Amino acid sequence: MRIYKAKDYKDMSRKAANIISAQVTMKPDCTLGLATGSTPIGTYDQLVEWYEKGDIDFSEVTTVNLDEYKGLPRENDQSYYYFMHEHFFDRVNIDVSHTNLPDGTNPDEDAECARYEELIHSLGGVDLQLLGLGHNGHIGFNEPGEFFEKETHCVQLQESTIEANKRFFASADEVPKKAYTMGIKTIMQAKKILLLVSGADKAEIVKTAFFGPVTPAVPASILQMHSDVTLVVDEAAYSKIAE
Ligand SMILES: N[C@@H]1[C@@H](O)[C@H](O)[C@@H](COP(=O)(O)O)O[C@@H]1O
Repeated sequence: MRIYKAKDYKDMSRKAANIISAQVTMKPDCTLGLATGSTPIGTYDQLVEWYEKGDIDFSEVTTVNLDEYKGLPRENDQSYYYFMHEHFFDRVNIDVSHTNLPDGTNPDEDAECARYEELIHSLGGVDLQLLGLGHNGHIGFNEPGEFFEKETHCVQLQESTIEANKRFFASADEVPKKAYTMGIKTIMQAKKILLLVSGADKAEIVKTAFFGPVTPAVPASILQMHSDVTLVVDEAAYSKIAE
């Protein structure tokens, strides 16, 4: 695991955008695995800024997102579909027909998971997967458990995740209780992984996940086994490592 320490959120975002930009420059028709959450917003903003300056071209890029809430229609402003359009797709020259997310409105869980997994394989896999980190060590919506869930599946969200995400909804009751997410194997099959972590509230989980044992109780810990992971972490999130 390569670890880049960033000064703060802005610095982390710029470093991450640089890595994505290098990927797109080296392979213009690459497949990017994308993530939502507050962590990658600054990275998307930076990429948009460079796009507006003419420094990066997304016209040949394909994207697959990690996850989506089950039951939220695309036009709901908390759906990840809406998030991706708002923060990235509608601001750059990406071909929207080349952007993909699990379909949260498909009530048939087995069919939706099979469709999404198949789609990722048909694209020849993910060249660079962007990831954030949940406070309990989740990646995508792979929650802590007794084993690593392998492929795209439908999850029951944990209380702590609902709690963390309720700030985006009117109340915790409105946060969907289920989500579709790529599985650990799907994520681990990405050729490269770029993981971003920011903030003192993530310091403990950074230590546990990347400097502790590999266990499904901390899903992100599996990333220690991937051969090409870059962790970009700001000082606040790295503060427990020095202890
Ligand atoms: N499904 C998403 C994850 O993909 C994200 O990485 C995580 C952290 O979010 P944040 O970046 O807002 O801390 O939470 C959500 O539950």
